[in-house]
Formats: sequence, C-alpha cells, structure tokens
Amino acid sequence: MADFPPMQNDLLLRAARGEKVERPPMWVMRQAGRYLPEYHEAKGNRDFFAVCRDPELACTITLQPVLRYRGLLDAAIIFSDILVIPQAMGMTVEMIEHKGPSFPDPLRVPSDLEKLKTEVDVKKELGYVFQAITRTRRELNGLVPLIGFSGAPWTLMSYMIEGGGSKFFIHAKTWVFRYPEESKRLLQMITDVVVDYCAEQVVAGAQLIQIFDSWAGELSPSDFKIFSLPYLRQISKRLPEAIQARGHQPVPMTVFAKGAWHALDDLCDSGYNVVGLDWTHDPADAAAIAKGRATLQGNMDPGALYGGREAITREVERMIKGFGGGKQGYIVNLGHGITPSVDPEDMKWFLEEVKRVGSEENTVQEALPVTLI
Ligand SMILES: Cc1c2[nH]c(c1CCC(=O)O)Cc1[nH]c(c(CCC(=O)O)c1C)Cc1[nH]c(c(CCC(=O)O)c1C)Cc1[nH]c(c(C)c1CCC(=O)O)C2
Repeated sequence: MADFPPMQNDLLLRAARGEKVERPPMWVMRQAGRYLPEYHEAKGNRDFFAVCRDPELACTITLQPVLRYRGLLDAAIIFSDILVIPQAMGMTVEMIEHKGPSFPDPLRVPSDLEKLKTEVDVKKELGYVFQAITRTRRELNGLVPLIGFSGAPWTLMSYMIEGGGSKFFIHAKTWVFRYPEESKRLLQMITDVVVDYCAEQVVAGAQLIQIFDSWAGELSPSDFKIFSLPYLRQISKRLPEAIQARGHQPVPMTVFAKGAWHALDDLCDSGYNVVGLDWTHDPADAAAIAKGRATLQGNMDPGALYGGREAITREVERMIKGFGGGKQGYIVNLGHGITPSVDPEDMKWFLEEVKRVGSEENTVQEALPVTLI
C-alpha cells in the first residue's frame, strides 16, 4: 500500500463524513480548467486527451488552482475527463476545440453493443489516470485531499449513443423508449467498469470519489428511477466492497445528479455520503428534505461569478446561511462547473467570501433561542 504524507487539511473528508467542522470546506467543479491562464500555458496546443494521458501534465494542471488559491481551496480534483470510460470500452472520443467531445462512431442501434469490449482491464486502459493520481497525491504533500471521479452510467450512456453534447437527445431517448432492455444492458456494462475504475482510483490515492450524472435532468422522474438511480445505488454499494477487496479502506462518495431536483429525497438514501446540488435547489428547502441524512454540496449559480463582487458576496451569504451556516453536513461548491470566461480574480473573491462567511460564529442554528432547540 502506498505511503502518503499526512494530511494538513482534512476538512473536506470530515465534512463528507458528517462531522462538525470549523467552517465548511470549499472546492469548485472544473476548478482546473480553461478560466485559468496557466491551464492554457501548460496545455499549449496539445490535444485534450493527450494531456489527460500525461500523468506529469495532469498533475501540474490539477495543482494549478490549489496553488493559485492556496489557503482557500480545501480539495484538489484530478484533471481528467468522464469520457475516458467510453474510450476504455473501445470507443474513439475526440475533443474538438470550441465544440466539445465528439464520437465519430457512436452506438446507434442495439447491435452496436457488440463493438464494445466485454472485459475491460481498467489498469491497462486507464493506468495513466492512476499514475496521475498517485503522483498528485504525493505532490500535494497533504495540503488538501485529492478527489477522484467518474461519469455516472446514464450520462456516459447518453454520450456513447448521442456521440457528443446534445439538445434533444434524440438518439439516447430512442434507446430509452424503444430499446429499454438493451439500454439496461449497456448501463450495466458501464456500471461494472465504473466500479473497477473508481476502486483503482482509491488504490492509487484518491480520497473521495464523485460520480457526475450531468445529464440526469434529461430523464423524467419515473425514468430517472429506472435508468439512473439503480445504477448509482449499485455503485455506492459495490464500490466500498471493491475497495476492501483490494485491501484498502473505503472513502466517502459523492453523487451529483444535475437537474434531478425531484430525486433529492431518494438520493439522500442512495448510499452516498454527499449529495451535490445544482443551483435550482433552494438551500433551506434542500436541507429540510435531506434532514441530515447526507452532507449537501453546492450550489451557487456559476453565473453569479459574472455579477461582480457585490453580487458574489450577496449570493455567498444567501447560500451559506440557507445551509444553516455550514458547520455540519455541508460542502461549498458551485451548482455546476466554473465556466471558461470567469475572471480568476472573481473566483478568488468568491473563495475569500466563502471563507469569511463560513467562519462566522453565528450560524442560523446557533442563533435560535435555546428553548427552540
Ligand atoms: C459532462 C462532463 C465532461 N467532463 C466532465 C463532465 C462532468 C462535469 C460536468 O457536468 O461539467 C468532468 C470533468 N472534465 C474535466 C474535469 C477536471 C477536473 C476539474 O473539475 O477541475 C472534470 C471533473 C476537465 C475538462 N474537460 C473538458 C475541458 C476543456 C478542454 C479544453 O478545451 O481545454 C476540461 C478542462 C472538455 C469537456 N469534457 C466534457 C465536455 C462536455 C467538455 C467540453 C465542454 C466543456 O468544457 O464544458 C465532458
């Protein structure tokens, strides 16, 4: 077992486990990316997936926001992409500048499932991710915990069928409604790979795993229960077992099902320590539904970062107070990834304001008259 440096800041891990903390930990989805000039400098004109496959470069880029916002960010998230799983399953994925991911040969009919590998050796196909994780965990030297991640089965299935981003999800919806059994077969194939992939990330040094179901909101509430939730549950049940089978300790797990506001109650009982929220949730309403069953993570509208300092301060205060001050069961994040045109100084202001407001003594709960508690 790898021997990593002791942690200097484990706020994220304690909050994820539901412990009381001095202030809510904070990190930002897509914190390593295009809004940072140093990202463009490190990437140069290399292909996006070539950068993902270079552990040294992936490590450098992962550390960039943590070093720039030193003392503010409480976690690093490994620089990679959710689409490395379709690649490991035998599909070609290209990242096209200013357009996004593109699959030249997507799955269009059920017989296309035969094109996928039946057995995926994640160590062989995705070894570069594990190397990047181990290297980054060492380089971090205990500064903050390192988050590993995977796409959720439904989101990955959608990409594999659509062949890229989509407006109407014509192809993915055709599968859901015309080929439900074959859809479930594909979801199961992906789930099996996700479990192995995440377990190996933990073996390599990841200290928390987040599952991104970025397209969960495309499913109706009843279809979410059929085509997404069962597989998310399978992951949260099987992943700790898979980690233990490899002789390691399970780590906290986060589920982020964007757009699935209707499923919050179910997600709080789905075996994850943390439930990520997008900005369409009202913080106090979400906390009332969660009732302490899971730590909540989120959820400022990423667009508020375009609003200037006053707007950022207002939104940070509203968010943290809405989550009851955040000293238990809460992790600060945006409601989705930070966008490429955000000014890094505005991101800094956001983080500083979170630290200020999150460190305040008077949380909503503490301010309640003693007789009410
Ligand atoms: C849906 C999804 C993808 N990738 C990811 C998701 C889930 C999160 C979400 O919903 O936003 C996850 C992801 N992608 C990336 C990370 C790195 C770690 C981090 O969060 O800092 C993470 C966690 C790097 C990236 N992934 C990508 C970039 C930009 C690549 C570039 O042009 O340099 C980065 C830094 C490319 C990517 N990758 C993907 C898309 C749609 C795109 C293009 C459009 C976009 O950037 O939003 C698929």
